[in-house]
Amino acid sequence: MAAASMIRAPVGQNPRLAGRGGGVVRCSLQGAVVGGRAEWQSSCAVLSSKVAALGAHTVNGHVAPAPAPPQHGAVLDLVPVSSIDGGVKKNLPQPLRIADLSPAPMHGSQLRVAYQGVPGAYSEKAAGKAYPGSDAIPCDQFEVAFQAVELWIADRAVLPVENSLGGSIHRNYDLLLRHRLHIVGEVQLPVHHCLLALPGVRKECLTRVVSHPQALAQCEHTLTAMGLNVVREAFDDTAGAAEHVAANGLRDTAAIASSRAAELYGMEVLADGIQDDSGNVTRFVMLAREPIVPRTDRPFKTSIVFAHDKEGTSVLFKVLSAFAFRDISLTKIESRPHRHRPIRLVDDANVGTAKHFEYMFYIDFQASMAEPRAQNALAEVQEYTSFLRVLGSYPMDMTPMTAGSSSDTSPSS
Ligand SMILES: O=C(O)C(=O)C[C@]1(C(=O)O)C=C[C@@H](O)C=C1
Repeated sequence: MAAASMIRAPVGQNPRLAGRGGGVVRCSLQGAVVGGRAEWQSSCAVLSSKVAALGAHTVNGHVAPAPAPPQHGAVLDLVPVSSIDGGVKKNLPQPLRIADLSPAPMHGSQLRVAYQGVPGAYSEKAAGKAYPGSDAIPCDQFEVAFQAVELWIADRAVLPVENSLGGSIHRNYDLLLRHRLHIVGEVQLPVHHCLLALPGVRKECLTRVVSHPQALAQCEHTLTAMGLNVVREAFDDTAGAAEHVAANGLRDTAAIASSRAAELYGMEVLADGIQDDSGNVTRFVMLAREPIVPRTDRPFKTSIVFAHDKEGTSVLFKVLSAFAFRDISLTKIESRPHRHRPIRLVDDANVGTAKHFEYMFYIDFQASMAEPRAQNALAEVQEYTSFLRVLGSYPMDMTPMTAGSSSDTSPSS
């Protein structure tokens, strides 16, 4: 991130606590789902008997107890943003920082949904689509949004995982593994970018464009085609970039953000719809402390992550065939470096030592864990892998993909 990045969270405090049902659970897959909710939670939490080394949520070698909803504690201080000259709306809630993550008091019945960014960010809109009528809680980092849910400050988090142009948001894949939250739903949001500048600024005056790296990537060709010979600079979120331009009165800088950000921060729209593809869509996942009970009465998706330590035995092929033989479609496969063992050294007497990279594999497949074919596929996958965790089994977002359909409601969990 550039120096102008909005991250303000002090590093160090990391009150990791395992969510209820998020501990290390030894269980067999077969038949695990047909029982009650408690059984499902156990089977969904962690499936591998070899996972302990990967779990960050341990205290003295034991799984940390599930945090109870706090009764007392510091009130979450949603301080209004200090007033900014130049037409910026006042009293916007400030992003949550790590320092704010002390236990929250019990709150009313309104669902509180954490997202990364400031008001006007696409993630805020996704939170509203996932949970209409909820309170959106801005957080300054993805990590903070995870912790806000773990510490009962928020009830859910809505975080981006992939974009149709920019690809995967790797940070959130890594965080899904490090934390014990469950995926309980997904929302797909059409992302319609605007080029924003201070009132009166013309395109010819611009020397810099600031935005979230994904947004910059999604508009790369259009910016060039517009003849904008400008430096690109990364910010933590699109709306934060717009707020920065407005707050500092930068007349040589534009931001790529939503039209709502223009409205909130008193900016003008210089160009509308500057994403390289009109069908630009970001997929967000909804996270909760508890998994939902999988069903079969509507299309479900299941997300898993696994690793293997077997050498040269086509493990990935075998895993994929466990789904193919059962006619289960995969919708996504992603690999990330294995955090605890990124490299495997293989001695070779003739040519020295070979270094193999080790990966964690993330797969989304189109079936519910309530279906025997999904249970059987995972039982087979477990045989080939050294670590397997179900991140969640949840309803697919089936809302029609038309631009502007982002305010459609989807069933929330
Ligand atoms: O910066 C924002 O507004 C965000 O919500 C983040 C984010 C992302 O992480 O991909 C979300 C949707 C768009 O793809 C661009 C940025």
